[in-house]
Amino acid sequence: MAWLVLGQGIKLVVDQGFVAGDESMLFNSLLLVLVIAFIGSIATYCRFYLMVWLGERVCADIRKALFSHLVTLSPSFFAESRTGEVISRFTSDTTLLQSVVGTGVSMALRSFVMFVGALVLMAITSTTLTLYVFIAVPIILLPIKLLGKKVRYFAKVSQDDVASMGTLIDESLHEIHTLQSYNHEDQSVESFDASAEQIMQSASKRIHYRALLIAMIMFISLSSIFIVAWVGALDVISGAITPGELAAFVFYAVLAGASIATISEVIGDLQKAAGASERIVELMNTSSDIPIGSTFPDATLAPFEPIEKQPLNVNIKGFRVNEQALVDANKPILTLHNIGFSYPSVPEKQIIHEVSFSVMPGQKVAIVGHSGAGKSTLFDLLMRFYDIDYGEILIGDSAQKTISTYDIRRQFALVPQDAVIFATTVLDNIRLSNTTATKEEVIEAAKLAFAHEFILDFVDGYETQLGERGVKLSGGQKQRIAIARAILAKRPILLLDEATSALDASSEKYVKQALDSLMTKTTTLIIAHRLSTVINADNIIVLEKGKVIGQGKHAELMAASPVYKEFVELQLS
Ligand SMILES: Nc1ncnc2c1ncn2[C@@H]1O[C@H](COP(=O)(O)OP(=O)(O)OP(=O)(O)O)[C@@H](O)[C@H]1O
Repeated sequence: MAWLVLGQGIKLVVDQGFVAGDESMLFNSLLLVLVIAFIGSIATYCRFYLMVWLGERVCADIRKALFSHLVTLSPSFFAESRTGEVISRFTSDTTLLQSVVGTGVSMALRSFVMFVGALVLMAITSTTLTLYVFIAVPIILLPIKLLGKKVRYFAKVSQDDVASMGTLIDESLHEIHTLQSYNHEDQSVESFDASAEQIMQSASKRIHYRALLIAMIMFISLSSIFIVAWVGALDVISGAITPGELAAFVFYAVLAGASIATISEVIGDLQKAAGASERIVELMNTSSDIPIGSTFPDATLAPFEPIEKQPLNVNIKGFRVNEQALVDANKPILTLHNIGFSYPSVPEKQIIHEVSFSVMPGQKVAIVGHSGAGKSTLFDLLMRFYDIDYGEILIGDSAQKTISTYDIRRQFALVPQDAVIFATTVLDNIRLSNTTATKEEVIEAAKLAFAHEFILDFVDGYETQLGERGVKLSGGQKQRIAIARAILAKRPILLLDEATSALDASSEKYVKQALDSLMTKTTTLIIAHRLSTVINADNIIVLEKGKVIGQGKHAELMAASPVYKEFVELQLS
């Protein structure tokens, strides 16, 4: 509004100072114009600050919403989408929205007020001249309509290309070890260059259409202003309007023209942002194929206690179902009844066929079978990362499908084959499974996992930063951290995927001791690769192509199952 008032100042300067030759009036007008400019600048500061702040806020809120949605999605979503692409939604797409809200909308708002104000003041100054301007407006809007669509389309294409590049960077840098060991750097650089050029190509198309849009609008609006100024100059000569009025009118016409140009540019930006938000919304609307489940929809089922009330020392005989009842030591803690499963991405390939077995509280059950037999898949099914196609899984007496995923998962402590370490301190890595644990409890768990000694050897002890993916640890150390994590979780059922990677004899000894100390406390299901693990198991399940082809103790299976016998002989040899 201050800039609009400036037009009136100009009128005063021209008519009463300049044309009338009044010096003191000229000076007063200058003062007035300076004050208006000062007010306008302060207003600009406020507008800029508030709008850019708002842009950042919107961006932060979208990122927060997106992340909290993503962590609820099931593994099948991540199996099908590429992480780099998802990361690009966070970075480039939200940044685009941020700049549109922060800068674009702010400029559009200013331009809109200016445009309307300028039109009103133009009409007051000269109605006829304003009518001429009105004829020009639809001509300006035409290219916006025609070219805007193209801009939007190519904006989406180039954002997609940026996302693919994100995937490429993510994969290459995470797996840099493998790439370098096979001297694959040049090929990686080649694919990256191709990806960067692809972005450049789609961007140039977008830029071309946008540049064309801006140029056309500029040409049409400037030509209109010149024509109107010419008509106005004729009016001044004929005495219909004063020179000051013409000056103010041209000033307003330029303001209005510039505002329209800005608005059209922002519309281009908005179209680009629409592409980005479409992709964000798409991601937000992906729902997990595993319902998180409200806790205990069926009131007749004995509810598990809320986690705060869960006693830290879980009874090895089973887990608490509610305050009154511990699971009966004579009843299975886990029952798989005739289950079948195929991955949602490959529904035609059945991975698990009619598997049935049960696990008693405190038992140590080993699962053996060839690579690809479906052992890890069974673990995923127990924790309900996927839903089974048929059959039933019972946890205690409750059907797995009737329990919330939160409650299912807090019955299990998983030690995966490849221990996962996060880029944080040793303390936080262990505490991941039980965030309320004290440092003393963490140390106790680390001692039980035979990790305490090597942790103390680090300069910063438990506060040592482990680096991305635990690059600062050896294989055996990583495993012991993962075991300490599982001990600290104090969960009733331990799922253990025995590492196949060879550790040196002393590491192996430590890891084995750590595992033994963990297994005595809980019910354990272990995917076994070593004879020493299976020999003492209470029950051994032999899995072959997703089917249970034998179960029993070591001696029974040696006599009854050729596959098991082969496993044992391989171990012995
Ligand atoms: N996300 C997935 N989507 C589709 N198929 C999968 C997926 N994960 C595993 N599979 C397939 O399921 C089968 C069983 O895999 P699983 O990982 O359970 O085997 P495993 O017995 O644990 O093998 P290993 O001992 O080598 O780890 C394999 O044929 C594998 O190709």
